[in-house]
Amino acid sequence: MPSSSRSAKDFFAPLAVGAPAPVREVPARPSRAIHFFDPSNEKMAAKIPQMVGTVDVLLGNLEDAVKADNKLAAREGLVRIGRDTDGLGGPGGTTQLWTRINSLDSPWALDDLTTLVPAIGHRLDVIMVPKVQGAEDIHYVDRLLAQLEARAGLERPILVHAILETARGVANVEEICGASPRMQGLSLGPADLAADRRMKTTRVGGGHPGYLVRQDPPTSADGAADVGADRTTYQQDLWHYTIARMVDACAMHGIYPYYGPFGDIADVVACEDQFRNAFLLGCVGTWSLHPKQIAIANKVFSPSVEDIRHARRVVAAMGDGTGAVMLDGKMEDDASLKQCLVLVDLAEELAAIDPELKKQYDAIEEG
Ligand SMILES: CC(C)(COP(=O)(O)OP(=O)(O)OC[C@H]1O[C@@H](n2cnc3c(N)ncnc32)[C@H](O)[C@@H]1OP(=O)(O)O)[C@@H](O)C(=O)NCCC(=O)NCCSC(=O)C[C@](C)(O)C(=O)O
Ligand SMILES: [Mg+2]
Repeated sequence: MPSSSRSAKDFFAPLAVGAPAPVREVPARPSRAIHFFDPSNEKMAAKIPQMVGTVDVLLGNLEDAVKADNKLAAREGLVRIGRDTDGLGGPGGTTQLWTRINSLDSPWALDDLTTLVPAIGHRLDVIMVPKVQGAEDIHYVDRLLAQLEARAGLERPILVHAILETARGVANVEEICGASPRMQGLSLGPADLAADRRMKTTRVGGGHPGYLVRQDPPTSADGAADVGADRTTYQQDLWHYTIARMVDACAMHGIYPYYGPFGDIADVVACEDQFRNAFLLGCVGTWSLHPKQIAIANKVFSPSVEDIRHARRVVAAMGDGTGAVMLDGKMEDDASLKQCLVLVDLAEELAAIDPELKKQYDAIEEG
């Protein structure tokens, strides 16, 4: 039962006469990297046509990181890119086209939607809404999009993705995910969320050396603890709780969780670690802020050849999928098979759009 004020029978009804029918299931399109660009930045915008086919999603960002003076230029730049770039967005696009509109309380959000939907709505796959606080924000966008889609004669609904970047948004995460059949997924907004929660960090995503646990102190023969001794510390993940909540809320509603931005562009190693934590916990992708983060995201969010080799062996060994077998000294059963099928299915989806990956998965020997 969707956590919405609409009854179950109305949940999938279009919200405006003439609007396209809402989707019953969110398509599982690969979206390992959602690559952000500022459409008002001419150097960045010039690179977009050649990036089509090299990244799963290109996202024209209109919100934070675009100067207030450039908001109009960014919106117009995105319209031009959406109109003129071959292979970008829409059902036949090789790379999806997303946008992040300005926040709903800003002076720009309404014009973002009323401009983009008629101009490039047929190309826009997903609209990311920042700073979503609760289901009411999704309901507002949902109805407005239906009206604009009806007027533009669009044949397919534009999906909506919410960024969790306020404490209220996190507290309402389940109702946000279930607020509309348009909901495609969630991303973490670690910088705004940290500020809203009054966390004491100053970074965009990633860990903090002060957030740690320390090994117990050694004790002397008389049992006294030597708290001054050298002890190993282990840095902890500040984002574990939020990502885990997002993953559960998304899985419950059949939509997709994503990590978000990693602002230390130079630290490609920690970036990969943070992305991998999210992948292992259940996220399907992340953001890329700089071209060099695309390769990191594509690598991390594609199952490794070793994982697929193992997963296929378990599937083969399990025969009809029931019971328990021993493989390499480990017990495999109905539930470990299900985990392996998650990986095998993901590999198939990715191989369908990534020829290099397909080659690697095809080369895996049986047995
Ligand atoms: C980090 C920056 C300033 C470094 O920009 P740079 O120019 O210093 O980097 P560079 O290494 O010198 O750039 C090399 C080349 O790549 C180009 N380039 C560089 N970046 C891109 C790009 N993204 N897409 C396409 N091209 C790009 C750049 O123009 C340059 O071209 P050139 O060789 O012709 O001179 C720059 O990469 C950038 O502005 N990235 C996007 C930042 C962004 O979108 N931030 C908002 C998302 S994070 C967020 O909002 C938080 C959140 C969720 O809301 C919350 O946690 O609360
Ligand atoms: Mg933000």
